[in-house]
Amino acid sequence: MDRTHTNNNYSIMNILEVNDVQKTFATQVAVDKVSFRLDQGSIFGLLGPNGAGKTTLIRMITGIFYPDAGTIHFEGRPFDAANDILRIGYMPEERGLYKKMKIGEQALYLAQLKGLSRHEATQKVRYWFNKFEMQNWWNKKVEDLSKGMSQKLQFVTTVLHEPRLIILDEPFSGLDPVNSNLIKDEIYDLARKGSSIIFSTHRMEQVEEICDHIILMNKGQKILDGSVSGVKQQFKENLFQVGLENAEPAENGAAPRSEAFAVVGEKDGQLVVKIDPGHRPNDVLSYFIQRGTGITSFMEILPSLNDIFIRLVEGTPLARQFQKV
Ligand SMILES: Nc1ncnc2c1ncn2[C@@H]1O[C@H](COP(=O)(O)OP(=O)(O)OP(=O)(O)O)[C@@H](O)[C@H]1O
Repeated sequence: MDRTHTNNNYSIMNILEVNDVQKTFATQVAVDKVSFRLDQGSIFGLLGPNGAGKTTLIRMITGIFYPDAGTIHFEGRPFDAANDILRIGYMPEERGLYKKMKIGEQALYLAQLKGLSRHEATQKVRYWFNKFEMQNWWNKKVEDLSKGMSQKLQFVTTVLHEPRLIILDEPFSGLDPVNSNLIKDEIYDLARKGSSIIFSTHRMEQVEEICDHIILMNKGQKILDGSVSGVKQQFKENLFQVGLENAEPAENGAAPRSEAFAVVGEKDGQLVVKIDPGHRPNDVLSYFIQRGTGITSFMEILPSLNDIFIRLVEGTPLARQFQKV
């Protein structure tokens, strides 16, 4: 267990440690010896196609299922569902609100289930309803809310007891851009205050923007684990985007030719070049400088998580990757 010494208190850095967990349903291995660690304050992306095993993994972390094998440690101790669940907030994909119950009463009830007194619950619910401009909803029923509104309510009931671990399954589905940003800002804020967040989604661009660390699952197995920037570096393909002063970058109508690089496409009116092994970005710059061509910009193109995902999960041929840059 990693610990750091701050202000005479030990704070646990490694909030969750999952080791070789496994779950099988009949003959279907849903989660196959998956391990990962989650640091305090981290926003962690759990990715994978349909049926990859994400929900099963989350259900083991939240004590809904016992693993068939492997261990889960929460805050440095073996996970104890009965006690630790009060320190976890889980917003599942199938939302679990009572349709006929009034919204204010429901939020109070759920907060008390998470261990808050009636007084604390009232304070927290009022604080969050105020913050999210939901004050007028108090006496409405869930069935009277739009999808986006019930999504906001679900988020509030997941986080208002200030859990140390927050698990959000597709938290932005059904939200308009304004409300998505509202929730996004709260996710950053909760992480800044020390909560750790597991964020499960199929939306790669959201993961790229929000998460600092990801794991990718496929067919029950973990096939990728790392920081977002580290994973992008791992899968980069020596592609660079070159802006040239001359609107017609080709020499005499032909694409530039060099031993150091090949032109593999165009993006935003600029050349996309792939540098050959053994050569450096400087070789590309030298090529154009020697020919008197002004360079207006030079930027490395890193693969998006979506590109990496497709490459790993569906085995898309490399040629198609280049078409997409
Ligand atoms: N209760 C269950 N009984 C039998 N099989 C199950 C059960 N839960 C999950 N599975 C199977 O385990 C595998 C993993 O399912 P899981 O729901 O964990 O995937 P997922 O990554 O969450 O998928 P999705 O993105 O579609 O929600 C699937 O093959 C699924 O059919």
